[in-house]
Amino acid sequence: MPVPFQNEPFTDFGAEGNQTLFKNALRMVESELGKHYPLIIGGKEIETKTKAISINPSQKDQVIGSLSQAGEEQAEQAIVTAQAVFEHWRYTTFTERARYLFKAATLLRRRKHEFSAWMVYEAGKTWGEADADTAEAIDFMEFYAREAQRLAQPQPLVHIEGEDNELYYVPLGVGVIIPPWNFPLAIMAGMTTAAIVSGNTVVLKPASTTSVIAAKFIQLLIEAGVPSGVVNFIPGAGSEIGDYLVDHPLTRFISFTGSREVGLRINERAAKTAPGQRWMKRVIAEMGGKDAIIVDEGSDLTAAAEAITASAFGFAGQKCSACSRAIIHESVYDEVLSKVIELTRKLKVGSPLQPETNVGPVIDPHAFRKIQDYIKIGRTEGEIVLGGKAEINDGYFIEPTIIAGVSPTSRVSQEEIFGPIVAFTKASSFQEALRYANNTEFGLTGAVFSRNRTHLEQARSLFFAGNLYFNRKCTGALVGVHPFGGFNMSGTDSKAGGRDYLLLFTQAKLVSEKY
Ligand SMILES: NC(=O)c1ccc[n+]([C@@H]2O[C@H](COP(=O)([O-])OP(=O)(O)OC[C@H]3O[C@@H](n4cnc5c(N)ncnc54)[C@H](O)[C@@H]3O)[C@@H](O)[C@H]2O)c1
Ligand SMILES: N[C@@H](CCC=O)C(=O)O
Repeated sequence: MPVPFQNEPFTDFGAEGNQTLFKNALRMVESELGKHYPLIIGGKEIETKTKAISINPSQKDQVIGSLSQAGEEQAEQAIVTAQAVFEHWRYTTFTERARYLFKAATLLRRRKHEFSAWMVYEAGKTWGEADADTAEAIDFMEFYAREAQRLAQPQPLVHIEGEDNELYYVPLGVGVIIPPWNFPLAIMAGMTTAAIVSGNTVVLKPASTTSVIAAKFIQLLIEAGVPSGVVNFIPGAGSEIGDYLVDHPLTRFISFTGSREVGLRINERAAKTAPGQRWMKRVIAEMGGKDAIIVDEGSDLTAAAEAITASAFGFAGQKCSACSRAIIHESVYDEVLSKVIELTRKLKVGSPLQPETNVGPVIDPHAFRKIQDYIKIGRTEGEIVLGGKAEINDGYFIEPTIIAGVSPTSRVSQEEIFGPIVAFTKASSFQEALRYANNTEFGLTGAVFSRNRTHLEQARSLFFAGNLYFNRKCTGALVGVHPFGGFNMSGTDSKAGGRDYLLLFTQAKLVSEKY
């Protein structure tokens, strides 16, 4: 029996030894840059004519790797293969499948810095952000393996005389896994391994900008002994093969994490029944956020300012959980704003190869332009009191930007920007602050800084967010501790890293025998 689940500790990079180990990992990864990665379908490496390269967002002339790209032909092959392999994988036990995850988690722990180093290069993560991403990937596998063991146990049922009743969880079928680039290891690995430990087989289409990390993870699963065809790896553009995978009659479920726009498209298409399709497709869709931190009068303003700064600018604001709105009681607005400006000024923007960097690049030119456009909009909707400069030099760097005096209905308060920008809004009362916080179509994370018990209780029931935090930042959910997912246009609230998650990849079967 495994020991009870515990979160993987984060690396203390203040310790000399850890700095050296991480620098060695960065050097090792640098020596591996530029390699080529094939598709993997049914355990076979497959090359296609179309190749795409993945680049380093902080040094855009540096190629991380090239990948063969799947078209519809390979998407078809992957789904048919996954369906064939499902016919025996579905009858393996939860306990057996859990062992693959325990093994993979152990292998990943041994190569922790190497995987984090790949994220520094390919996703532009700082050392700390990359380390947390790898730790979360380990956590997901350790946690879901234990959850699988729990689901393997007899489920409690009411006993009636003369009958033997049992309820089992059985898998669904072929799943299409579509992860985002911003947690390129943790979310991708969590979505994939939750599906397979539940007895499904999958087709994994990684996010294009971070496909090399996904390819490395697939190699790790192979090393862990996951049988051929259980995970089929098909890098490719979502716009090219996404619809094909979603629409396919053999697709039983789609597990998606990404933007609202793509999530809604998938949900709509999955609702249509294709000829020959024998089930209603299940869609698990985790989408965007427009997350707010409320600061009440009388709260710890220094802690609030630290939390706003960390939540807004960690990983350059490229988190669905990022604080993009700071809603501050008018009596403490000026003080909180000046504290956040002061803290943000100290943030070092630059290459994440350097350990002292706090804010790295944004992911690609598309994101760069989009964020730049929002800075322009922000200039008309409020006052840019810090930052605002966006420059493409070696990479796609944008200064942490604070826009003050923003109306809660303005575009920068309503639309997900997904970059290092936070909008400050003044509220005349705590109730007004709560109304502003709830006034978007999203409902992912949120935080409240208050010492007022009545206000905290009000927020507990009225603040409409899947992950609500009091007197702490609104990013950094831990597996098992803070199951993660949001309301409304933030998605289906799947609660990744929670006890309900694996149920989404199973269906319950009741067998009743009369004696
Ligand atoms: N709620 C959460 O848990 C969570 C976690 C991380 C990121 N996100 C959200 O993800 C977004 C950022 O990630 P992104 O830029 O990768 O999102 P995205 O929607 O652009 O892409 C997500 C994935 O969908 C694929 N895709 C694109 N078009 C497709 C189509 N037509 N059919 C099928 N797949 C398609 C992409 O290739 C990628 O793999 C943000 O909105 C962020 O808030 C949410
Ligand atoms: N789970 C992460 C966010 C994932 C989305 O980007 C957090 O809690 O900060």
